Amino acid sequence: MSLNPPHGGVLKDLHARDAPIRAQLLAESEQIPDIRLTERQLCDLELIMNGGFSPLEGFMGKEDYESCVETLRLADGSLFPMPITLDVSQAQIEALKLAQGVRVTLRDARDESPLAILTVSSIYQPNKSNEAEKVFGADDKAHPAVTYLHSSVKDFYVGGTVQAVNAPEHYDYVELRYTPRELRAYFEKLSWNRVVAFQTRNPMHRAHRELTVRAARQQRANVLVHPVVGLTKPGDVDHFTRVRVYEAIIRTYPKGMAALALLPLAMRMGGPREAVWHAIIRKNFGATHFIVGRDHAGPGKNSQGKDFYGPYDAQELVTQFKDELAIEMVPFQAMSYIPEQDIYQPVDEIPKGTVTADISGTELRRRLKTGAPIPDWFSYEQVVKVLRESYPPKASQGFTILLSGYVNSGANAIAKALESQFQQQAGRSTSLLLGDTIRSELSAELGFAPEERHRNLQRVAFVAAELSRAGAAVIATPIAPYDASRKSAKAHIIQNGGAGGGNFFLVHVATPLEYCEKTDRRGVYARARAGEIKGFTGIDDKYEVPEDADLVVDLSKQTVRSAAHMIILLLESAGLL
Ligand SMILES: Nc1ncnc2c1ncn2[C@@H]1O[C@H](COP(=O)(O)OS(=O)(=O)O)[C@@H](OP(=O)(O)O)[C@H]1O
Repeated sequence: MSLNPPHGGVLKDLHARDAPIRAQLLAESEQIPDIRLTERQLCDLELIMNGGFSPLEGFMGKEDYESCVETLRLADGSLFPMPITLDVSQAQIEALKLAQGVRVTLRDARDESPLAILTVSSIYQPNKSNEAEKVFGADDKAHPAVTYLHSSVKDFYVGGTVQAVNAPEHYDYVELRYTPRELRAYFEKLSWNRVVAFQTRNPMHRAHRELTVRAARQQRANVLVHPVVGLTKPGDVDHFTRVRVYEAIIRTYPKGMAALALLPLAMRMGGPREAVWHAIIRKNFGATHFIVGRDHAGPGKNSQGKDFYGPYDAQELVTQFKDELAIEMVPFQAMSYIPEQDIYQPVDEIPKGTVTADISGTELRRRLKTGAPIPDWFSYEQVVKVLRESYPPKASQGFTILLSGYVNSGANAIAKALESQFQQQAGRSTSLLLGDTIRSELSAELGFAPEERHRNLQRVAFVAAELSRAGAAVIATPIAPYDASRKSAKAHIIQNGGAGGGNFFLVHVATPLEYCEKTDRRGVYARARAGEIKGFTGIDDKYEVPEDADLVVDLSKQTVRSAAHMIILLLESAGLL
């Protein structure tokens, strides 16, 4: 028996097909108008060109699109359940003079390199709500692909075949990225003619390893771990971390049983339709079997709080197209651990009343956050090590403390006291972003108009987020007088200041203005009163008292030491110290 033939019988390897005229295509690509691809379009094009989406040879034209949306088939009747479309705006159509027969270069937006030439066959306006209803089951923005459709996809689709010029460049895990042709050759070299493929977008633990080994045993097959490294569900563990996990787990299989290859797919989280699409893709990569588990490619809950798809809808739809798919589905129920026997079993095979153990995704994240142990029955030491490196426990995460208050409020003194205290503890580096340092080193050209103060604080936030993501303790002391500016700085730091969300604390140094002014030995308040400094905070410019401070300190009532200590206690209670 030889490997599974591709969907439609022929592997549409456009690179091989177009190699003889590549030089000519490359020259032409520099002469004609171009479209710079979005991340999703780039993923789609890569798989169109290498044959992962066989029998497609380009982006869907109007007829194929409508047929796919309504019937899960291309216009010629072949099964292909997911619309693969190239969206453009009205402005692009006009600027590029797009029309039937026009040729355009599709470029990689990351490095401008020409990837393909598209010959336009049709330009059409999709009914996005209909596409959402039919393809994803509901026009509901709780579905990530529906949100994407309505907010990122441009208004028109351009269909047409493509000719391959270059494959997109990758600089990460190059050795693990196989095209269908390469993977087929690899299977042939190893004489693997029964291969069960496993799709995943999550880190793998013992249950996944047990499940795939069981599938291999059942089917007398080898295992292809084929994770998605293109676009997955927003909020997923990044693919850099996941691939390190897969590399660790692949070593736990009996030697020669399993292989790892990365798939640059842009997932849609389309449940049942997506499962059929995944099966077609794996068939194109040479697999003979495909595991479909519980809630395959599920997007989670809809806006009514219900699951978009039933847990086994995907298995049912794949079964429905069994004959045409010609890749055998290996259906799987969720696996549970039975402590008494130290084994994993599919839940439907576990007798009622048996004691089982599970660790949910939420519980796993909690344990990573707190550094609580993750038992050996759940995962492997090497896998846990990788996850802990990417999601360090609170005690080794970076954080930012923003001390906001009037000039001469004592924020700088508190910041320096904190710096000394942090430096006593090994492990974290400390960065002090004093208001005047920022002004002289980063914002020398900015004055004190509201917009300039805003920009100054956003620069502080940018630097603080970069530093805290790298694990530093950051203490920043700009006046930061405006609420909206503080809020956007906070949002930026939470979003960018660490893998699981950055740690941010706003401390209001609420030393009263009169006290700040009275103790001002440099005479800045006097100059502001005399009108020598205009728009001075507290004199003739506002200070908006934070309603959302995590802590309030006041140096007219307490010492620097006590204020610093309150901050230390705050950090300690957040698990950071
Ligand atoms: N108009 C006006 N308002 C407030 N402060 C002024 C102003 N003009 C100059 N300064 C001096 O600039 C320092 C405060 O700058 P900040 O960057 O912290 O202010 S802000 O957060 O952008 O509002 C602070 O200096 P230092 O006390 O040396 O840090 C102020 O004295």
